[in-house]
Amino acid sequence: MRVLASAPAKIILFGEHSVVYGKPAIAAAINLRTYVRAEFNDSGRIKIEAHDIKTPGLIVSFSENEIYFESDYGKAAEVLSYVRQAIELVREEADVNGRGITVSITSQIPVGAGLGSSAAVAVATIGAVSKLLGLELTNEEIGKLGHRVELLVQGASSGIDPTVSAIGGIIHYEKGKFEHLPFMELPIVVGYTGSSGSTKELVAMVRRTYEEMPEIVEPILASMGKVVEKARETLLSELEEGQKLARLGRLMNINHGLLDALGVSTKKLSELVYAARTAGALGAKITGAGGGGCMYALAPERQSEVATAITIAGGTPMITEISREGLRIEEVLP
Ligand SMILES: Nc1ncnc2c1ncn2[C@@H]1O[C@H](COP(=O)(O)OP(=O)(O)O)[C@@H](O)[C@H]1O
Ligand SMILES: C[C@@](O)(CCOP(=O)(O)O)CC(=O)O
Ligand SMILES: [Mg+2]
Repeated sequence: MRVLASAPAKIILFGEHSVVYGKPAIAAAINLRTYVRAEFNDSGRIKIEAHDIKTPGLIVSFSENEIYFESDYGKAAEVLSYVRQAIELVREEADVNGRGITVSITSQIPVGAGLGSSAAVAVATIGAVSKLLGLELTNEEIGKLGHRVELLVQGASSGIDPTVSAIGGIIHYEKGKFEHLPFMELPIVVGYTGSSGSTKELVAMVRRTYEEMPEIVEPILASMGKVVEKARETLLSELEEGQKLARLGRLMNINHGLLDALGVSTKKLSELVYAARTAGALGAKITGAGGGGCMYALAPERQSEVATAITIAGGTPMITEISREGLRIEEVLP
């Protein structure tokens, strides 16, 4: 039997980092996907083929406590830890051991770019392997297992990324609970700096600043939470579309400033943010952990101008759409 599953990337519209401290946040799934194929093999081992990780042709196998490198690349085991933890959690749930499984991954999502590649790879792996092992899990349950994977690998995770990747659409999320917000096509442009940031390290960096200066950092996080509540109110309001987007844009700019205050922006990210605003975007901010990676801009009727401005500023623009669908089982072959 062979199963192919896919899960989407996401944008954090508002509230990254503060969401780790229990404040609310809003995220949307987007139409870039990670595909995971799972099938049984006769070797009795778990074999992971990660085609997009920067160590080309890397194949790592492990069974029980042993890891087999079929090509020997330095950080391979660490890089594959989301996939490995995802497989192990499902095997625990299914209470099966012994049968070899091969997992093969291809992805459209840039890695370490704030678009939730870690959550998408965890969710798609859990989706494919659980189906292979005959477990009937809902997408919501798979999102919760994806959260456990992020917690195991990163040490800290709010769970918003695996949740939105599993269920799709636009969600408001707070302390493990989510609410779907009405679906709307947002005129967004994503700008990729070309460099990456590690979520684990950036979340730890914010934690250190918080512990050192709680009296300064706590009000910043609280303000971010208020920005999110204002954005939710705006999305749910009866305001006319143009006014709604203008308000959201202003809130994005405030949110970006607060993220900059936390120290997670970079020169390049801020250059792309200002280039987008100058080209007519209503708002622009980081998405995800920062330290490199991506920003996004809200640019009704100005998407191509903003994309050009991002290119001139040295970034790579991506005009993406919100994805209604989360985790998807693409095919099951006998
Ligand atoms: N296609 C993939 N195959 C295997 N692992 C992946 C893949 N995409 C992402 N990952 C894992 O996710 C990590 C990046 O996660 P993270 O630092 O949270 O950044 P982001 O989620 O913003 O991309 C990678 O280092 C790798 O461990
Ligand atoms: C910084 C954070 O809020 C989002 C991280 O997103 P990403 O891994 O950079 O795509 C962390 C979290 O919510 O767990
Ligand atoms: Mg991540």
